[in-house]
Amino acid sequence: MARSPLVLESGRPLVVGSIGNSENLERVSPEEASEACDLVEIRLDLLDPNTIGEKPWRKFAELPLLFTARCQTEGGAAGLTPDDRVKRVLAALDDASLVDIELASASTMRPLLGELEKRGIPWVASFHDFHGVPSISELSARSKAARQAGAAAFKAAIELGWRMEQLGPLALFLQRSGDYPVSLMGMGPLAPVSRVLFAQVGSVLNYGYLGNAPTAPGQWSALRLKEAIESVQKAG
Ligand SMILES: O=C1C[C@@](O)(C(=O)O)C[C@@H](O)[C@@H]1O
Repeated sequence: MARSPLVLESGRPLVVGSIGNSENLERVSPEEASEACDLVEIRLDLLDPNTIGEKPWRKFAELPLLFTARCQTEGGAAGLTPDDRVKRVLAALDDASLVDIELASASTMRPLLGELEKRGIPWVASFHDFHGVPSISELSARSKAARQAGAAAFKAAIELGWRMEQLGPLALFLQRSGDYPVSLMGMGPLAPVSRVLFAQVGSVLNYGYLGNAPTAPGQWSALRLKEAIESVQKAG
């Protein structure tokens, strides 16, 4: 399968349709995915391992594919060793336009990063906080570390709870991130509103789900998120 090219550009919001189980991977049609999103995320950690060898994502050949084998401490499936996660990603690399690796796993995953570099596949360095909101200086430091590690973008998903006062500073952080692509999203009750706001001020990868299973608390369906982002863009 030829890989679809993917351009990550600061201020150009793309909608990611995330698939978080084998049933949805089977059920979602390529047409449905193309209508709902700009690229598809396959959560390799959440798939039935017996289906991975069949590469069932190949039906989405028209769209760029992002592969993620998330570690448990950042919201991934339980019981996968780093080796298991690397094996799952390697099984998908021929089809990958982008790979997600937690910034915190970058040193353990050095050989995988080398393989990505050899094949010219970009990666996004991710960070998830399910318990609170990191300070802006902490986020800036992580974004800088992602860039230094060679990631094409930095992505942070943060449990906002009802901390409405955090929306402004986080939006400003994004707006000031300059030419390095940054992706930011809230989780929890403020997830929907944060995702539209952050896309509006430049978040590059904006996640919603395909099928019927959100892959993060408060996530919109990809189609609704895409429509909402388009509506605010039209409103200027
Ligand atoms: O890291 C992310 C972002 C996410 O956690 C979200 O908040 O939408 C969903 C995950 O599937 C993805 O890998």
